[in-house]
Amino acid sequence: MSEGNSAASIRPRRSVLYMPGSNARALEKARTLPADAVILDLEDAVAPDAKVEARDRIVETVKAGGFGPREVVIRINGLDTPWGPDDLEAAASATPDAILLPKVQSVEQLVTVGRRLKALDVPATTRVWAMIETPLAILDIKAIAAAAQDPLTRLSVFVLGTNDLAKETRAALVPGRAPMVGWLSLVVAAARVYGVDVLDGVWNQFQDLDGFKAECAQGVEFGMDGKTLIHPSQIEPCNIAFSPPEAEVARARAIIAAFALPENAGKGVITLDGRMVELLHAEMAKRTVALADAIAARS
Ligand SMILES: CC(C)(COP(=O)(O)OP(=O)(O)OC[C@H]1O[C@@H](n2cnc3c(N)ncnc32)[C@H](O)[C@@H]1OP(=O)(O)O)[C@@H](O)C(=O)NCCC(=O)NCCSC(=O)C[C@H](O)C(=O)O
Ligand SMILES: [Mg+2]
Repeated sequence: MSEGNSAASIRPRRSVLYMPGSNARALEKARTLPADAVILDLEDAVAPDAKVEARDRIVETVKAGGFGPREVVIRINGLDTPWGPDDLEAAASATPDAILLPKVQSVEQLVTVGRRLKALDVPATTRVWAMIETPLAILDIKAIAAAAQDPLTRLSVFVLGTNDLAKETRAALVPGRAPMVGWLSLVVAAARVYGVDVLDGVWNQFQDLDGFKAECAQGVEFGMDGKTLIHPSQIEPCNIAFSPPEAEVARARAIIAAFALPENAGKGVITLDGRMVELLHAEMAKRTVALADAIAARS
């Protein structure tokens, strides 16, 4: 298992903001915005002519540090593009928290990157995140998720690329995402088996905050860990949506306390406020409390 899921090592990844590597003004904000993580992008947000300059700017930005508790991730171009191999080398030299690989659809791609990072002697603290955004990735998601068991791959997070999924499948991107529901929940299921975190795709209509909030709520219902974002105005509502509500945290603390009572020692099921509570609920409660504590520790 990778570190993605356990209550002991929980890391909030509620809000994860893309910033185009070609936009110096946006990159400047990476150290101050209240996002849990930032993705400095070399792929889709950067025009071909601007890729090399953006790469240099991103490496310089990451090496300069000063991001506080934010995770810093570099999204490179695919290794099958003219920029990918140099992007990987440059990103590795900056030792970000993670390198995000676009259009991952085979275990082989992850192993190739893992070998390269090993050859470059990149510390194990630099993880690999994988974009899941092609039909083939959806069909092979179990095998791809299982690659997290091989430490060579460093795989720890899936990022859904719903724009590319829409492009590749011709499914419509509509409010409620009915055409994609099966794919999204399949990715969550595979990720959970192998301890990989899952981040939802972006909401393109960034001026429609009500629509955005509805999609955040849907991501929470799917069991996702957070959502990828394209605009700073999306950060606060996203943080709220993916933080456990106060009442849920209070209930979780009550469940943990109830199981700790001497009269409940050794019991697998108890009654709390008229409701059945089993040990599995206590486990869920521990995760909720750990996430709430980790969020509180950030602020
Ligand atoms: C969508 C945008 C092009 C809108 O830009 P703009 O019109 O300039 O926005 P604003 O005028 O409202 O900006 C206000 C201030 O906020 C800063 N800003 C804007 N966006 C960001 C950002 N992402 N990170 C940091 N700061 C940002 C502006 O600089 C303004 O600052 P100031 O000058 O001080 O007022 C733009 O938001 C944007 O480019 N967003 C990111 C787009 C992106 O990265 N796309 C690629 C990732 S999504 C993807 O690839 C999905 C996936 O692969 C899939 O397949 O689905
Ligand atoms: Mg994409």
